[in-house]
Amino acid sequence: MTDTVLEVSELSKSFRRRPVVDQCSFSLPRGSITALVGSNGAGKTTLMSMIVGLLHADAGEVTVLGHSVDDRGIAPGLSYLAQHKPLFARFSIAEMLRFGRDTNDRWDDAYANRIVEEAGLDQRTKIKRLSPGQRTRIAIALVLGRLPEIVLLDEPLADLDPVARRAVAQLLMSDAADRGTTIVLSSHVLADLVDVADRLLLLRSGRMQLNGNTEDIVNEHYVVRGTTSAPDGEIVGVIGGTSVIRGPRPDSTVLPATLDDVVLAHLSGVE
Ligand SMILES: Nc1ncnc2c1ncn2[C@@H]1O[C@H](COP(=O)(O)OP(=O)(O)OP(=O)(O)O)[C@@H](O)[C@H]1O
Repeated sequence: MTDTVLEVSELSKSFRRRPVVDQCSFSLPRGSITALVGSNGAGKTTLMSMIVGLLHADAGEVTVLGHSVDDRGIAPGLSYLAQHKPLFARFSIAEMLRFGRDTNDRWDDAYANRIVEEAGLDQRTKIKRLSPGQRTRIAIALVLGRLPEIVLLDEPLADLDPVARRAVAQLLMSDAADRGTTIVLSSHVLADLVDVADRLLLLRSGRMQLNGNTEDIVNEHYVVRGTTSAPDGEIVGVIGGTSVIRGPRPDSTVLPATLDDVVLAHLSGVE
């Protein structure tokens, strides 16, 4: 039986009567890594904020580790890293890690220190002297040092150079594989997450367009040149004169889709 650790049901939120998250539902199994993808303004941060209990939903329900989430703060067992990566600028890295140790009941000092060391950072350096990418590494050390069961990271890889991005991706994948941590990472760029995630949630204008295992999602689509017809399925988007169709691939002469095709098509839609 699948061990579901996060369940989101019909979650909705409007700002000034404009739906920003619209009846979103999904559930995540323990140990999975999910890419939450959507264009700028699609509702990713709003969705995450409701899941972690920092924003009150207009409707719907979130269940984290079997407990219903309300707006009284972050559920035990869940760690959240906001897009602006909150750290104390005047602290040194060592002081920041000590703060993590002193303010969390569950804390693995050796693990947090190892993450910082692997980033090649001197613990005496002040946070304000770090580059955005280096701050990300410290913020991730603080998040994983708490040994959470579920981690939500809002655009964690955006500031990282390719080498650092790979290192952080490896770190997250090891954490999920070794500790069974369930991880959700948001990005507006699929390429950032494609090698890391085994599941995909795609938000478009607040609606959940795709939800599932990446391999299954890819296999549910195929591509054909032109835009005229979709014999077995529905055209979900057209990219550079090629239609991406959701439906069973008619035969082996028809090209399979890539994950890139599928995401781009769903994000651009059919005019
Ligand atoms: N507190 C708020 N009041 C009014 N509108 C808001 C508020 N928070 C978010 N919005 C609007 O809701 C929409 C979704 O914002 P959100 O930050 O969730 O998107 P996002 O997918 O995380 O975008 P990005 O990739 O740019 O971070 C945007 O149009 C934004 O302007």
